Amino acid sequence: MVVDSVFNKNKELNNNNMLKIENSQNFLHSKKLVVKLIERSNINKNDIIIEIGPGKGIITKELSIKSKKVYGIEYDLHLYKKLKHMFSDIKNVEIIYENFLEFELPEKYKYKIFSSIPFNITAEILLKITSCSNPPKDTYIIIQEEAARKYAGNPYNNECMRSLLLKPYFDFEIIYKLKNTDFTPIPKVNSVLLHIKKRENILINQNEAELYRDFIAYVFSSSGKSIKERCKYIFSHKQLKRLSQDIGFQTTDSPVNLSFEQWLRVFQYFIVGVSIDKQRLVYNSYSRHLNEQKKIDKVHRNFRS
Ligand SMILES: C[S@@+](CC[C@H](N)C(=O)[O-])C[C@H]1O[C@@H](n2cnc3c(N)ncnc32)[C@H](O)[C@@H]1O
Repeated sequence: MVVDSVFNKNKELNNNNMLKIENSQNFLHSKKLVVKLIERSNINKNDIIIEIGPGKGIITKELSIKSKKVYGIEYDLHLYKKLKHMFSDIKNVEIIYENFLEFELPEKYKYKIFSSIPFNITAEILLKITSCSNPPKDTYIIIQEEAARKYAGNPYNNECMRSLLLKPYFDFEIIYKLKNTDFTPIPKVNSVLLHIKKRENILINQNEAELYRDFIAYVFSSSGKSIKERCKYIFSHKQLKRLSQDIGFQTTDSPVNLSFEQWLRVFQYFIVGVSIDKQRLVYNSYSRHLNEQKKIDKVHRNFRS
């Protein structure tokens, strides 16, 4: 059986990850709240849902009533066995024992995600969901409020490189603020339900997507506090002054002070108003940023071990 071979393959990994998984288990305990949260979503009887970490099945059960099919991906062996038993008679629920980070997301059909995710792998989950070839139409995830604000950027927080890189493709909205007592055990951090909606019309032309990524990465990883300092090699003083007047910012602002819409307009000018030689300065900035990030992560890992 496919599930059994996956089961054996992951057994060893599961032991290694057991500690981390245990740390990431805060369970919802009110059916009423789960019903309310699903009602805030656009999930309906035509939808195929993937739930990351069904845990004790409280969300899974309600999703099975509200949707066509639910795939629950659970990586805790003990919980997986209980869930298998619990949903054995419910035809539209399939419980899969796998690390969600290794799970193959559907490529051919539309689906949605609804989940109270393990907080310790928030960044990895969001990277997977937003960078796969067929992202979910709608993602509803309960995550730490601080992380949700960072991803959603303006109007919840200042924009950051991450929010600006995602916003041409996704729209973010915090739709519910949970109470810490909604979970057992009670977490120390606040949680919210974040809706990540895949945009029907992407706001960047496909042939400009790479340049946009490099442009944003260049601005955010250049040295200096202000836009004026960070952009001095790609825009002339006159260009930047004009842009700031037209788009409504100060050249002394930090890059995080501009909204996504403002950065999009700056980028549109960068494409048409800046010479190719200057545009070349931003090339590969995103991959350089990722390499830097890897080095930092490695240092942190070595430091912790
Ligand atoms: C925050 S709990 C949520 C449980 C349940 N959905 C609820 O709301 O009560 C996170 C769940 O994700 C599971 N989990 C942790 N890491 C996972 C991974 N890499 N892949 C799939 N499930 C994982 C945990 O075992 C746990 O059941």
